Amino acid sequence: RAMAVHAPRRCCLGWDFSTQQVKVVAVDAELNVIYEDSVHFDRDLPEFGTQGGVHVHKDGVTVTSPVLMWVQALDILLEKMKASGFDFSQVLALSGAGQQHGSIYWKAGASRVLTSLSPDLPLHQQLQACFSISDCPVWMDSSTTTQCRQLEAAMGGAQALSCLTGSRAYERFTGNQIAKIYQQNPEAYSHTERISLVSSFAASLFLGAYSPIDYSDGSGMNLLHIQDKVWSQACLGACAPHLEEKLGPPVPSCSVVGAISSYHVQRYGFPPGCKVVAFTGDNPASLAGMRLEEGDIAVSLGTSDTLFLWLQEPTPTLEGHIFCSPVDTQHYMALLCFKNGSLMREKIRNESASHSWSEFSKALRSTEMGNSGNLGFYFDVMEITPEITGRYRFNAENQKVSAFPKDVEIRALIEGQFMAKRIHAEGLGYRVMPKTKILATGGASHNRDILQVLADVFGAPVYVIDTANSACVGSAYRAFHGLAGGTDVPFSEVVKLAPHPILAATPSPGASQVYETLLPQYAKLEQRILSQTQGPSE
Ligand SMILES: O=C(CO)[C@@H](O)[C@H](O)CF
Repeated sequence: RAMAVHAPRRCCLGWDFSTQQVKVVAVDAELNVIYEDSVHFDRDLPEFGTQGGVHVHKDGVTVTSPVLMWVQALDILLEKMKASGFDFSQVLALSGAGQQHGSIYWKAGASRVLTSLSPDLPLHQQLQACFSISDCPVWMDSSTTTQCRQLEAAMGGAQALSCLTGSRAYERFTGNQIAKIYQQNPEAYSHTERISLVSSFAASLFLGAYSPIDYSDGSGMNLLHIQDKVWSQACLGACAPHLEEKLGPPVPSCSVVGAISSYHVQRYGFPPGCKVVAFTGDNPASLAGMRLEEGDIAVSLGTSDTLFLWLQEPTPTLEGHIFCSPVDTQHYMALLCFKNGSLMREKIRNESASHSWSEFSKALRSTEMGNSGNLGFYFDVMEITPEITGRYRFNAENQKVSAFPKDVEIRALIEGQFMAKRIHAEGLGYRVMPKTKILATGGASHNRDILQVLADVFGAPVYVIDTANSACVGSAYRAFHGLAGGTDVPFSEVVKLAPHPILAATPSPGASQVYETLLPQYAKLEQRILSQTQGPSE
């Protein structure tokens, strides 16, 4: 048969400007991925000398990425798509994601260049002189502790700042980064006409104008009042002068921010009517890609474990981060990070299951739910949630013991890790609902016995999903959402055709009774350890 020629297919593009690469997927109207490609900073742009896409400075705490590397990576990726014969004329809309918290500083006059790009030249050649800061701070930076303390002091303390902006002050959060640049490089700050996040910067490259910051990624700055969805004047003033005019007004994440620039129409053949939907942070975009719904939780079981929560009524605390939802302007999402994730599971596997996952699984299958009341806390590195380090074991009488039998130790680790997740999620206002689904991803999500414990502790079914492209795919879904009318159309409606996650485990009979008793005991012991170890001051 003659080679089947792919009939042109209407699609949306989803971009991800992440720490290590720029990635793109094309998704058709049936929500199938029909194209994907990427450019890796270290491999494809070695002249910038990054490692993992960043430069870690000699002080060990300052971490930046060269903005022109991001621009040039987009040039290369668009050229790769063109060379592969990708039909840009079929693109109805595009959206995207960026690593959260990073900031880009556009120099006075840059907007004139952005709006009059010549289609005969690549972007990076034309934007060479458009940035007042060439090495942009990114989320791995932790050089702004002073600015964090100043902001919390100005706002009445960490808890007050968390209630207003969804997080206490964190070094990587953009307001503190802007404050540092204003304090240490006032010249560059005064020559800055616009400050973008990585997400809104990337959108600007497609728009051919400054794209606004969306509510969801804007929630990662310690500057946005997350209930009212406006910049907090007090936070702005505490960070740097004339900041509001450099940020511009924030917009709902599903907003159509404009049509693609004529630069892309003429150079690549995008249709003039191709819509640009506001870009957002990589984690909010992943939540959209996982199609998290009210009451659901996504658990990413990686080096550190990350929890994605859907919250209707958030109760901001001193741990975790609450962001405006990227798919529902009335609701919120939260991130909770547990540093002792797979590295801790591998250590206990090596010590108590002779380096074997099948031994590890056998131990889980040969011990009962609730582990006969034995509880364990395993934090070989300083834990983030909560701030504890060390290992602590307690028997059914709440007495401290120095060791457990091997299979008890294994169940104590896994039950403890998942009980901690449920307790701290509920601390942020999360509640398990009858329709709750748990979406599991990451390495440990391939171990069915570990997922069984997850289902038992939460009393909810566990599904496994592949999230390799979740930020890109979520961005393409959000492009369809913006195209369909955004806030007036439920996101779940727009994405109902997408492939469904696979059911991996359902709660064992009697599970909720067991953990109803054990969860408060675990919480009490955690508080007891915290009070005894006096974690680093707040
Ligand atoms: O800092 C983070 C979230 O708060 C990271 O997950 C970055 O978004 C990674 F790019």
